[in-house]
Amino acid sequence: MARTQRAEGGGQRAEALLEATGLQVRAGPTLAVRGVDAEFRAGELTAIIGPNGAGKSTLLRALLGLSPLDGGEVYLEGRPLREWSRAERSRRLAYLAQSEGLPNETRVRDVVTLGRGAGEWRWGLIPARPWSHADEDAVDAALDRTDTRQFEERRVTELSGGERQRVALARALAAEPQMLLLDEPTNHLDLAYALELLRSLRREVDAGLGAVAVLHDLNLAARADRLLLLHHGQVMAAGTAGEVLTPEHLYLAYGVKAEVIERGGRLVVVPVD
Ligand SMILES: Nc1ncnc2c1ncn2[C@@H]1O[C@H](COP(=O)(O)OP(=O)(O)OP(=O)(O)O)[C@@H](O)[C@H]1O
Repeated sequence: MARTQRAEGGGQRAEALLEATGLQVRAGPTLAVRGVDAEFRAGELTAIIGPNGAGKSTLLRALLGLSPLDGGEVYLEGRPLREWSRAERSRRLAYLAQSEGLPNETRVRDVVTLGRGAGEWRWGLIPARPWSHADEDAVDAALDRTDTRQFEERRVTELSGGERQRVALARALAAEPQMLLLDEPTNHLDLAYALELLRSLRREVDAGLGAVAVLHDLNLAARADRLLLLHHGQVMAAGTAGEVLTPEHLYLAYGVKAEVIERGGRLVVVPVD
């Protein structure tokens, strides 16, 4: 059953594409996500931040429908996620997992091709549905948008860590999802690659994609449109960088004294401990 649309009466922000209400999720014996309410929209980049063990990855997996819920609900386009078929879900939501495993001996172009029709492939590269020009175009566009076409003929083993991450992003984008959920996508990337990844994401978000990224680097997270600060499985703060990245929140969540300064129109977190 569809949920009643709430943003009536001139609300400027678009309706949430993905929404969690009262979400509770176990990870092993631990209640890792405790009563989380959150909304994620098309055309917005949301950063999920918080200390180690705060529940960020558990929340992300629950938003993708990959973990059973202990309570609450996740809605996709206003309808409970559990009512969507796996194929319908994977056409709308793409996931870039932590240390994304790519098939090592596979050509980059073929890896990106795998992003088309996730869950609809049989016997490796034989799609379970007819392959179309639209599929080919989506692969080309994903290679171009991530600047990976230059090595489309190379195998994954012949790429650096940063290049692999771009290929993983291309594979996710090839699915033409409405929302992309990324778990620590800048892990293991040097500063230049990390910024490049954020810039690629920004371009996609400006073109209408919704993106939710778990980020540890608060100065990268400050570039997001909205931030969600988790602590002990609960939302400690949610909103813009200015609303979330305050010395008080950082001290309460991380136990670190920090100054938050503005540089070039962006907030920068500087630990002063
Ligand atoms: N498979 C598991 N079995 C038992 N406990 C788990 C399991 N996975 C996670 N947990 C616990 O659940 C809590 C949340 O873990 P989660 O990985 O979601 O946190 P996180 O914020 O993503 O952490 P990090 O920043 O360290 O990646 C932690 O206390 C963790 O120890």
